[in-house]
Amino acid sequence: MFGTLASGDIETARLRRDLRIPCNLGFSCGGFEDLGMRLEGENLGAEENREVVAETAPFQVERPLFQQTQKLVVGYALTSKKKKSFLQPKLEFMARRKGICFVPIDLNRPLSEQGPFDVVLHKLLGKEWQDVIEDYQQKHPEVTVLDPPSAIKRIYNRQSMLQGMADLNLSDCSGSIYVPKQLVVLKDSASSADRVVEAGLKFPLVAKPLWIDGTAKSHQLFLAYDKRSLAELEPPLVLQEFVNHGGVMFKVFVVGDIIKVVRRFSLPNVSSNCEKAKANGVFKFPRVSSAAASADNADLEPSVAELPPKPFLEALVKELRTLLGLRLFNIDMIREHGSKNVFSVIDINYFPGKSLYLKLLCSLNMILSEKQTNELLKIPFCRLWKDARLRASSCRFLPQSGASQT
Ligand SMILES: O=P(O)(O)O[C@H]1[C@H](O)[C@@H](OP(=O)(O)O)[C@H](OP(=O)(O)O)[C@@H](OP(=O)(O)O)[C@H]1O
Ligand SMILES: Nc1ncnc2c1ncn2[C@@H]1O[C@H](COP(=O)(O)OP(=O)(O)O)[C@@H](O)[C@H]1O
Repeated sequence: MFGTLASGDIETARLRRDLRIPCNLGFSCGGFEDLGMRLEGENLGAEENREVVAETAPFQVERPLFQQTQKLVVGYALTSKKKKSFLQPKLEFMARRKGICFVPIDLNRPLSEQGPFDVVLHKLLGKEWQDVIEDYQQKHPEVTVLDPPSAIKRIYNRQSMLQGMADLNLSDCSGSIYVPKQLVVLKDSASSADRVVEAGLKFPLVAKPLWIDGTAKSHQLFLAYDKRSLAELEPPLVLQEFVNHGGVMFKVFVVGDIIKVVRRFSLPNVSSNCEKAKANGVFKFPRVSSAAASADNADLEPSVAELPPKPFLEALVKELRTLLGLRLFNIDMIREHGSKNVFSVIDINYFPGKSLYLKLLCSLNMILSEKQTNELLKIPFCRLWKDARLRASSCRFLPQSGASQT
């Protein structure tokens, strides 16, 4: 009996190996856990292309027990902006080659009547969608929803977004993380001046809309230099201490276990802007750190440009994934000017920017692999055994026929 089970285990392990599937197959969180932490630096375009070419290989393996090609069906519900930037023909083509098929979700029909989906990928705004997806997730726990709506909701509010950061376990790491001091103003900005003083916040302050709702207005930020200027701001908002950081910020993209960090230009240290801003009361500033503001190839002072240490980022991301319950996000962080590795997290975004998309495909690839393995593991044991014997006999490991199983 023991011998029989061991043979089955060996066979299963062999199948996994043939399919290039990792052994630790936790299925609960949708397949991101077994990728192994990988961290990548800049020069992303070319690197992404190289990586995707390499990633297509696992789909060309032989599947001796599995004649039918498995597909991963990804239902998507995205804003039109996101759909346009994400579902590029090149990405769809690569996905198809990997056996991943993207299917649009019809928002006018009940979600449970659509599919079946293996994964639901979504970035849509509004309470109505949140209720739909929450209800769907409860009824279909077998579907991987990227990401859970409650987790996304948390980072669409700039107050709850950064809560819990102070408790992250980063004691053994080569860097430290802070959140700039901040205060929430729900109404009456003028009277917030006293609260700012009481809370010990130092000017200048960055004023950010409390809610991030995908609109340009929710990304309209201001610098407020004195108490008087606070009256000009429109609540609800968050007032956050400005941290000098030498004009460079780090965007840390996360897809499951994959980490990618890039440099972007940011606001310069405040001393150089001070007089101009004061003259205007508040200084309304544009989106300074967008994708177009890459600083990856800029000639920068090393103390400013040096990327955060890898072990630090790995530990931070691990902790944040648990804290936030998200798999697709990015962290915006800045290095306190003059410090070695003291960082502030200033923003977290859900399912951001283009540089994540091909990585996401690789992770969907892993979910597909897991799906295949789980299907294989469902195959009755007697069938596995029969197949193992057939192959073993052809390799002369076992007698051709008539041998007992015990
Ligand atoms: O806030 P910052 O740090 O600038 O990050 C932004 C936001 O996450 C945007 O999402 P939203 O506008 O929903 O808040 C996102 O747009 P999409 O997710 O719609 O693409 C941008 O991606 P890119 O547009 O790819 O840069 C990303 O760079
Ligand atoms: N506390 C801060 N100290 C210094 N600069 C900041 C701070 N908060 C934001 N910034 C600057 O403003 C930019 C946008 O801020 P962010 O919080 O990411 O808003 P958004 O989500 O609208 O992009 C950052 O990239 C950075 O340049």
